[in-house]
Parts: sequence; C-alpha cells; structure tokens
Amino acid sequence: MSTGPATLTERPSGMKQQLSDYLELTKPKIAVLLLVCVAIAGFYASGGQPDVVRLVNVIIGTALVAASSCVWNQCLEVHADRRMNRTSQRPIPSGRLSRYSSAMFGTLLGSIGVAYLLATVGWMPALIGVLTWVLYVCIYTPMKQWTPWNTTVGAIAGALPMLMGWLAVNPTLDIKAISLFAILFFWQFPHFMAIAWLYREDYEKGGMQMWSVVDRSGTKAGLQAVSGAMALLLVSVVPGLGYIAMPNITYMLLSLFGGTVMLIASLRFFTSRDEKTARQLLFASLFYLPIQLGLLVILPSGV
Ligand code: HEM
Ligand SMILES: CC(C)=CCC/C(C)=C/CC/C(C)=C/COP(=O)(O)OP(=O)(O)O
Repeated sequence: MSTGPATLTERPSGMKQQLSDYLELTKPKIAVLLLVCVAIAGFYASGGQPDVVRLVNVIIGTALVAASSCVWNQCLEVHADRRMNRTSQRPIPSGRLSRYSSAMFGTLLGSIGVAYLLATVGWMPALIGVLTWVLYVCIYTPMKQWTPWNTTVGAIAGALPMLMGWLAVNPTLDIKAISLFAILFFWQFPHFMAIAWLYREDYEKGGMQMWSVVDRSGTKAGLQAVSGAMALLLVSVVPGLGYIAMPNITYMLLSLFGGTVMLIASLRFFTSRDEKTARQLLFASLFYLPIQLGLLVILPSGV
C-alpha cells in the first residue's frame, strides 16, 4: 500500500513513461526521415539558396501536422493494433494511454501545426497539410481494413509533404516539384511491400487487407515492389535532365546506380519472397531515400 505521495525518484518514472508514450504516438522514426525529405524539397525548390526561416518553419509545422495524423491513426486503429504482435505494445492498445487523451493530444498537435503553417509559410503548405492529414487518417486508415489498394492512397499521403516543403519557399509547382513527389510516391512501394511480406501473418491477424494477405503467394506484393522500383528508377533522373543549369550527368549516373540497386533488391524479393530478401529490400529502401534526395543538396547544379 502506498505510504504517501510518490517520492521524486518514483514520480519521474511515471511522468517519464507518459512523455515517452506520447512521443511514441507520433511515430518519430518515420517522421524524422519524412522531415529530412521535406527539408531537401525546400532547399531544392529555392535553387540551393532557401529562406532558412521559412524552411525551418515548414519543417516545424509539417512535423506537428504529421505527428497529429500518426496519433489519430493509432486512435482509430487500436482494435487492429491490439491483435498484431508488431503494434500490440503501442501506448493505446497496451492501455498505457487512453484513446481520449491521445485524441486530445493529436487534435492539439494538428491545430497548432496548421495554425503555425498558415502564420509562417502561407495557405498553400497549410492546405496540403490538411489534405494529407485527411487522406492518411480518414481515407487510408479505414481502407486498410477492406482493400489492398490502401497502400496507393497511403503513398500519396506519404509523398504530399514534399510539396509542402516546396511551396513554403517556391509558389510554382513545376516538373521538378512533381518529380520530387513522384520519387517519394514510388519509393513507398518497395519500402512497404517488403514490410507487408515480413508482417503478413500479423496483418492477417489484424484484419488488414495488404497485398501480402490477399495474395498469399506474395506475387502481387512482389510485382508492386518491382513496379514501384522501376518507376522510381525513371523519375529519379528527372531533376537532372537539364532543369538545373545543364544536364547534371553526375546526378543522373548516381541516380541510375541507386535506382538500379533498388530494382535489383525488388527483383530478388519478387523472385525469392523470403525473409532475407524482404529485409534486404527494406534496408535498401531506408538507405536509398536520404542518399538519393541528398544528391540534390550536395551536387551543385550542372556538376
Ligand atoms: C504507404 C506508405 C507507407 C507505409 C504503409 C509504411 C509502413 C511502415 C511500417 C509498417 C513500418 C514498420 C514500423 C514498425 O516496425 O512498427 C515502417 C517503417 C519505416 N518507415 Fe514506412 N511506411 C510508409 C511510408 C513511409 C514514408 C513516407 C516514410 C518517410 C519518408 C517512411 C519511413 C519509415 C522509416 C524510417 C521506418 C523505419 C522505422 C523503424 O525502424 O521502426 N515510411 N513503415
Ligand atoms: C503532413 C502530414 C499529415 C503528413 C503525414 C505523412 C505520413 C505520416 C504519411 C503516412 C505514411 C504511411 C502510410 C505510414 C504507414 O502508416 P501505417 O498506419 O500503415 O503504419 P502502422 O501500421 O505502423 O501503424
């Protein structure tokens, strides 16, 4: 029985755990890579001379709105998350946080984030942020329960933040902006199909309709990964096609190399469809994206 108010040494652990749980709700690992992509989009959109204040502000605002969407996604998916090993220990299904307090937290984050974007970088990034939030939380999340085409919708949500970074510093969406969106859009297919295969039993337990669940052979998941990687290879060279000073041959050769690595990893996954090739594809995807987009920052125009 407690002998009185918790001592200082006990209280922080309770508070510390709660803070850690609220942070976990925001899916920080996905958010960090996403925000790196947003930052590169803004840097590239401004020809390498960004308004640093606007760039920092769009990153902060996007982080808040993205975090809000991840929190609300988990509020809505708690019953499925409770049935999956991968997600059952998350703050809400485990009971460490209530759905109500989490939903309030998510709403607060989203409201502050949209207001911050409106106040600092204008209505266009804010509008795309709201649209992305709605796409991810209100459309993609329910779709996971009834069609494998949910991944295509999720990939649109995952790629739209590139346009938030772009529009924060450049009001004109040109072929370069679309190519950045396309790079992130197509990247998500090899990225996720590897995960969908690795966790296929889990997804089935959660009632999630992924390609790896509706087609147990994995052929459809493999085809999605290969198709995404092929499209990624093609669109990844676009930023170097003479839109920057002159055809950036170095950028294009490195992009073709990186895209070929992703395509080979996807083909190996498609032909073998086993744990090893799936993990290799997942890791390849997590290394490829920051390096590929990083080329737009480190290689000056026309190199
Ligand atoms: C259709 C779109 C996407 C789906 C369905 C998806 C799904 C997932 C899932 C289920 C995981 C495993 C998380 C876990 O281990 O519990 C994961 C990991 C990850 N995703 Fe994605 N993802 C998508 C798009 C993105 C985007 C757009 C980014 C960032 C640009 C991203 C970055 C990451 C990172 C960095 C990890 C590794 C996190 C970790 O190690 O736990 N993903 N993704
Ligand atoms: C500005 C703004 C709103 C940005 C949102 C960007 C964002 C987080 C996109 C989602 C990418 C995605 C589908 C992740 C997987 O979610 P999941 O629910 O399938 O992952 P899980 O199964 O691990 O919960």
